[in-house]
Amino acid sequence: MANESILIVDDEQDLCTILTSFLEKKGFNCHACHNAAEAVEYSKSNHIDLALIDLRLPDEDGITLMKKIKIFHPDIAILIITGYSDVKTAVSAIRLGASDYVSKPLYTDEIYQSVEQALEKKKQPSASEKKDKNKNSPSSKKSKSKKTPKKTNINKDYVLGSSEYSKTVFDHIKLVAPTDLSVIISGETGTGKEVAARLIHQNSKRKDQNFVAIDCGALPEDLAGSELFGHIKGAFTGALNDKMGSFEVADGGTLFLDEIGNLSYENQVKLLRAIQEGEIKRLGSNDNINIDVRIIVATNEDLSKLISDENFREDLYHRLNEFTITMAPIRERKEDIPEFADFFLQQANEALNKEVKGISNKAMKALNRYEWHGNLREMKNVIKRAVLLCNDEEIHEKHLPQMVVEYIPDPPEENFMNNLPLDLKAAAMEAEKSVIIQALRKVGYNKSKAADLLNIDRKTLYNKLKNFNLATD
Ligand SMILES: Nc1ncnc2c1ncn2[C@@H]1O[C@H](COP(=O)(O)OP(=O)(O)OP(=O)(O)O)[C@@H](O)[C@H]1O
Repeated sequence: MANESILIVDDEQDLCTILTSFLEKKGFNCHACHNAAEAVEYSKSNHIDLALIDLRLPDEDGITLMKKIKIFHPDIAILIITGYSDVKTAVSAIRLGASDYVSKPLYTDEIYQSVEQALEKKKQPSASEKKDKNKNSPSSKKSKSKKTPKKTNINKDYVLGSSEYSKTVFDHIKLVAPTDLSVIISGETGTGKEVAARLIHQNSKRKDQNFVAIDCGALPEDLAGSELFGHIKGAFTGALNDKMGSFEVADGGTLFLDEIGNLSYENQVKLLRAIQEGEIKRLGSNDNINIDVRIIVATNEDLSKLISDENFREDLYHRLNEFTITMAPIRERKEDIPEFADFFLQQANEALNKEVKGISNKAMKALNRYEWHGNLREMKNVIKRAVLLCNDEEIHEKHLPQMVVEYIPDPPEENFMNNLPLDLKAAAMEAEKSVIIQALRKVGYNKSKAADLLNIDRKTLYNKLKNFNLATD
């Protein structure tokens, strides 16, 4: 039976009551706060294993609160609660250290599963703990090659994607994997950069050694140096023991540095030295430690822009840029959607112990039309929720979020005014259409709310949507 402590932070009192009572029945100790200030006070003096935080709180946003709570509880698991139209922000919360997000309306089974998964992930020892343990165990003198590799069933973990684009990407992965070249993988969030990095490692001669993934975006700046290079006892206040850094843990294997653009200038210098000279120094020590690590980095920023703004060192960029892979957003490789959707459906069936057989044509059309700004991560979550809600043979539109079913592609923003037709009536219609689309997006495609916002009645909105060919039903 679970005994972990959960902090719930949401201004909706009813929701807190429901979640508290449900999670306490599952054996958790729960405490609810209704705003950020209360939550910070509570977290200063109470033990918390996991926090469920609403993205929108009356006094502060959920991400800022997450960062504050992490100061008192660095290892805490965080689940962000979001409205569907906030998914983009929720996805960036993951980059900043949240374990996952759950979107409203909330379903208790889904919450329970996400809570269990986040706590499970938190319990797994970090790579450095594993390596430290190996070091101290009686078998630590065994040569590295005798270490049991982590078993991964590649075909179960990923799909290739059937678009020409994806095929080329995987050809490039196969090409670069056996070499020792450093690789930059760029692409929007959720496009599969980490999956690609793991594939490179698994297909390299280093595959039996560690693959260590570090998210530079989630690392507080003052901890980043110690996380990467380790420290010796007394190096700084709080350094109570010697600690191995990721470079040492990854020795012989691959170090994956996600969100490399977030690394401080000082750590960029140390990283360059480590790559060029094959040695590092733990913080507080003068001893050089030889390391043999392959570096793969990922970024969703334009590194050349960071260089011209003097936020990223050009010499480091050139050292890293021995091979580049770009993961295109899903909306630019829509042929991949059915294959990924089916893969995530099977994954969700397995995780939720369900037997949903497929996705109806209409639902698949909606998946194809939607633009997936959170890319594969967002699609995986949408399909998992649809499987959870589905008691039919197939996923139908009713199982998908309204935002996905009723999605209308982005209106052209650039030079909108300049591109309006010179016929006044036609121009007015274009402008009206654009405002309607913006209103619908703002309220997550809820037509009643959009009509309110536009100051018209629901029926007028329906008629306008029909006239503009925007109606989906
Ligand atoms: N080829 C693939 N096959 C199956 N699942 C995939 C594939 N690529 C990505 N995914 C899934 O999509 C989600 C996002 O992938 P991943 O973490 O690799 O993206 P990312 O680009 O590194 O994201 P971020 O920039 O936010 O760190 C993960 O749950 C991953 O398992």
